[in-house]
Amino acid sequence: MRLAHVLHARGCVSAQSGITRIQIKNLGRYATIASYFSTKASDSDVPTTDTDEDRLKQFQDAKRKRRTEWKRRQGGQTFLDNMIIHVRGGKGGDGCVAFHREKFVAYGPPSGGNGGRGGDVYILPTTHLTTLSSVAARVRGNQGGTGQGTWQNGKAGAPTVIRVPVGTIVRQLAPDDPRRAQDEYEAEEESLQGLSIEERKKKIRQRRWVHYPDWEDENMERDVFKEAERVMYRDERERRSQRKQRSMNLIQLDLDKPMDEEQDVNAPLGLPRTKTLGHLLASGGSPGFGNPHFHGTNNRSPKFATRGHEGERLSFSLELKLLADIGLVGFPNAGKSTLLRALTAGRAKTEIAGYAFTTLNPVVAVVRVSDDGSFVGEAAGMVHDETLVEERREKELQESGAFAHSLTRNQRPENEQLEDMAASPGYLESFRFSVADNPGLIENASDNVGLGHSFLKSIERSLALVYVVDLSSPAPWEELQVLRDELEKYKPGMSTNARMVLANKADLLGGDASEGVNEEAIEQAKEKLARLQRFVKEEMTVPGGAEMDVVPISAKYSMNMRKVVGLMRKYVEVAREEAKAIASTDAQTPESMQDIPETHSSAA
Ligand SMILES: Nc1nc2c(ncn2[C@@H]2O[C@H](COP(=O)(O)OP(=O)(O)OP(=O)(O)O)[C@@H](O)[C@H]2O)c(=O)[nH]1
Ligand SMILES: [Mg+2]
Repeated sequence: MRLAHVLHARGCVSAQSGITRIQIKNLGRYATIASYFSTKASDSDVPTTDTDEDRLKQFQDAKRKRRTEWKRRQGGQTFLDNMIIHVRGGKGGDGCVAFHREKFVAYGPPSGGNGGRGGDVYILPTTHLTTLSSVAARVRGNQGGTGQGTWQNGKAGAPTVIRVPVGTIVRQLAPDDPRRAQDEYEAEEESLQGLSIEERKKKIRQRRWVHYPDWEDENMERDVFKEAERVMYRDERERRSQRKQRSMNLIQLDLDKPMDEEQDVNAPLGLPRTKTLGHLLASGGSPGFGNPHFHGTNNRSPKFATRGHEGERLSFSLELKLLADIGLVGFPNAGKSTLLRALTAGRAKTEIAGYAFTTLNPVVAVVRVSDDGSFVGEAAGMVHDETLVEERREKELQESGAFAHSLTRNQRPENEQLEDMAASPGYLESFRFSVADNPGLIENASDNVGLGHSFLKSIERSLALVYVVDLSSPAPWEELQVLRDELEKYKPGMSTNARMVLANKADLLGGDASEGVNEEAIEQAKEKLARLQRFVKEEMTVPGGAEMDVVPISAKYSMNMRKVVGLMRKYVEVAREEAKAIASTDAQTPESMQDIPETHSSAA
């Protein structure tokens, strides 16, 4: 209402013949919001039957669709799981040339402050991120502040923290790697190319020294300056050789645990400071000296100071290992996300909705299985509905006070608690594996149609793949063929990893249960499933691949899930054994014969 009033007041919205018209230029992304509120504004003019809830749903749906559209426009660019970043430490602040001024003191002492240190750059693994898409390709530390008169030193540059998802592997690029950017010395050398020796000297001096106004030429002539320059030059050489030593030990980090990012309780008011900055990647440059640094018995009034030094410049490759034992592959809307929630008692944080490309990024969740084949979330009658519907249902329950007097697990009588524990698979858990829910894959995804197929990289290393098709669609077998071809286009041989076909939404077949048993519909459903099985047997068996199981399921109503979990467990166990066997034969092979695995794969 309020937004609509504002729009009215600005002449943006005008009610004409009961229809609210929006006349805002460049409305862009706010169009949906405006139209949502403008509908509200027209409530008094046009009686509608829509409830607030419905309108909210429409609004949220529109918001999601916009997000999908954005992702689609990126052409798969935002599923980054490996990238190169160039990092620079901040430049040190310059020193200052100043002299103290005071009443009745004719010649005050030198009083220029030193510069501030350049800011360091750190890398911090955090659980808040799941892709590398928010990591900038070039990161530059903050520059240190310049020194000021009356001995005021410059402020140190604040540290810069690069946040990456947990599971990122960081490797510094070796000096001979062509993907590496120039370091600070190479960059300087390049800028001096083609100059005569005199010009080079002049340029280097300009870069290293600050002079008192109009004193540059005079300084050059003085012995004290020449001596100071010699000392500085020696220091610089020392620093360079130390840098070279350091570049022999390349930085390698496996960030597989999140680091605490607690707030420092003693941080000054309004200044949130984190205790952990992470791992140091590039240190900032050292600061320049103010003119008091050069004060001595033979130089009572130094009229020069030094500039701050460049920070370290290093390049790193970042690789995100999103390892899942099982990867789900299917068309949009096949029910992959619903299946993942059904397998994990709704713990997997993945969205479900009845339109294509609801899932935008791969989501990994863990399935916990007990010895008798039961798993977390197996409770009979569990329904996994669309996210919005579930949210609404929960809200209604909350508002009705259904949870108001319910006891917590610890408040319940002891015998009930025991039952609870027995029912909870954590108690009997004997095996666990991870499953990745992926965005929908469609025909020509390799040409960046839909969300592209670059997200497949994250499950490239998964032990087994499982196709999910919609059995209620007219020809689920055609979907299968497309899926297999797309996998092959992405990486030849990848489809041999597929182990099973899940024919989802089986509940939609066999006729309406409320109208009694419909023999004909049941026969049709059986025939459809048999045809799918025949197709898989005849067409989908690929050389080198195992024969695939076909299992009819209903993810929404958690039907036939135990069989699915049992089969998945079998695939994972076999694949883990194979991986172990390969690892042990590798260990026995002489080192020189070993094929060193290429961990960095270039972007598809
Ligand atoms: N009747 C029925 N509907 C289902 C079943 N599984 C999923 N659905 C519905 O199918 C729609 C799509 O489900 P999702 O789980 O979002 O499908 P998805 O494969 O993850 O889709 P994308 O994320 O777009 O690739 C939703 O409306 C679900 O409620 C099922 O077993 N039976
Ligand atoms: Mg999904």
